[in-house]
Amino acid sequence: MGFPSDLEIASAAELRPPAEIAGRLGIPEEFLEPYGRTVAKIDLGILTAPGQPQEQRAKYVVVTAVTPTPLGEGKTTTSVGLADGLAQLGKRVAVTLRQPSMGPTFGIKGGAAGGGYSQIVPMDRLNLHLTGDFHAITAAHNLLSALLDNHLHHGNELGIDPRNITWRRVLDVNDRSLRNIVLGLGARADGVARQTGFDITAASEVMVLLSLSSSLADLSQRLRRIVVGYTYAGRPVTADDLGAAGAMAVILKDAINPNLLQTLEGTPALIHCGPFGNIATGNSSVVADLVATRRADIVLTEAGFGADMGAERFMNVKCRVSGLRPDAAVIVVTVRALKAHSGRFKIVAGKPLPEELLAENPDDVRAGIANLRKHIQIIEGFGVWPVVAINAFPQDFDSEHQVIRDLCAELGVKCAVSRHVAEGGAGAAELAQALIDALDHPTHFRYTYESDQSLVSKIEAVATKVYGADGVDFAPAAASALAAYEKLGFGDLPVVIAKSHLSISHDPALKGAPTGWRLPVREVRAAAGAGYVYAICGEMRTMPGFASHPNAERIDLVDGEIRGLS
Ligand SMILES: Nc1ncnc2c1ncn2[C@@H]1O[C@H](COP(=O)(O)OP(=O)(O)O)[C@@H](O)[C@H]1O
Ligand SMILES: O=COP(=O)(O)O
Ligand SMILES: [Mg+2]
Repeated sequence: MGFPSDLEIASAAELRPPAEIAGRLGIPEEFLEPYGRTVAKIDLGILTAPGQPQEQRAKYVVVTAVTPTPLGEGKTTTSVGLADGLAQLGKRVAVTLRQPSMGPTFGIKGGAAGGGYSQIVPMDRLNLHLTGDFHAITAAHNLLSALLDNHLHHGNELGIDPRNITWRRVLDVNDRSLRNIVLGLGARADGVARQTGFDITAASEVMVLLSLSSSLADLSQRLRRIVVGYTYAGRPVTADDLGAAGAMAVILKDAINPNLLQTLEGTPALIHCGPFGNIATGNSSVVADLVATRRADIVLTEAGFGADMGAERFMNVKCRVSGLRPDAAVIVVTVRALKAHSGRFKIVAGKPLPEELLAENPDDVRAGIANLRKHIQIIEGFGVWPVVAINAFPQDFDSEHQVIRDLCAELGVKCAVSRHVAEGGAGAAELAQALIDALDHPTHFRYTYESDQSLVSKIEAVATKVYGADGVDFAPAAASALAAYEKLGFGDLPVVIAKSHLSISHDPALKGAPTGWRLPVREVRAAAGAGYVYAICGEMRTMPGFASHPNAERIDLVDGEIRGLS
């Protein structure tokens, strides 16, 4: 009998009651709202209640990775396994992660509960509805969409230019057919006809806004600031102008409370929000980290995709909002990713790995190691200590791991092989100790740019200092939009660069550590509610599509039991 499936391992797990898990972080039961027998929400009142800790006490660690293959290199699994490894060393640990989108769950990549003996449980609830937060975000987002079109239908008093509406609709599914739609067809009573479309819920500004909100009051203020489009005179139209923000806040009132789950070994896991890491910030919520860092010794939080993506947003956007400062960054690397960065192999999700990639070949690892070196530089650029985690796969060879260890030794960076998927927390013992050692070092955290810099200079700073680009080429429409945003008072906002996550550059074909290139910005948009301006580079999908045979075809309910969920 082979290695059990993730679902088999998760289904066999004995889960502990939420009150026991909360107790491991000193969270009183009075702040828990049970959602079933194994999940609870943590009441946000805990952040301000008398007698509850108000300051960061934990060492704060972001888990990032090298530039991934389409399969993902193991940040979620490593976050979970490392948390369990630290707990086994006697540390009071919490791991904070995003809630998975049902898009990838029914798509190709599958769920995001981790894998093997490093999983968040209950994994089925995690990968499906959890406590309904995604549904609430979808409802709030689409209420605003409906109120916007209702305003147009009833005479458009605000003078909204129907050709300059930036707000779309969302749904938590991969449905390419919804990318471009025409609504308002039919009779006069059926609304005003115009073209728009759907994004996936993980790409909703409401998702990011919720993840960056630090209180209900902050949430309400951010909702009011959402810009849905512009008038014929070019003035931004907000959710407040449409009177939508209050009702949206009511829909989201419970969703702002973080969800308490657990790892297979009973380590507390705060799961909250789920913005994608390419077109959005790719990090879990600020409030979950505020709760966790006031109670744990060490908090691990995952940032999506590679360090140029989720970790950059974590440092420059999320930390700027939370006021928390990271002490270390775990950079997850795999042999398969570095071999892919040699440029010799193409890895396709849903297809078997190329046979030659599975053969022992340290030279192929060496040929792609520049990508790891660059990600170490990216993390050091924030004044944060890197720790390299070699996420060991069954097909790896020691000689290939040695190539990675040699680079880390050359750079004076701590490195450990971790076998947490196969062995759970015990498999992460070497990595846990390496992180504990790294946390003894003082850090000198710094942003890539300051808030008072211009939007252009912020984008140029990320492109050149983080990505290593020679410069940025702004399309005329992007340049004029940035000038307009400065005039509209958005100039002090941080920036997010929406680009391919499959390369440090914007071009997914450029592997390793690309040099001699410039970042082309074709469009910019203002997420004024969430509080950032984003630059779109290259083709960005905000509504993914299914592959020809997605996971959904292999997921079933047999005698009341779920099958095929991974
Ligand atoms: N060491 C490993 N051995 C086997 N499968 C792994 C290992 N690490 C990760 N995986 C699998 O690879 C996929 C991506 O892992 P995940 O942790 O979600 O990556 P990321 O968070 O970086 O996208 C998941 O299906 C996971 O179960
Ligand atoms: O947003 C992306 O997250 P992962 O890197 O965990 O897939
Ligand atoms: Mg992940």
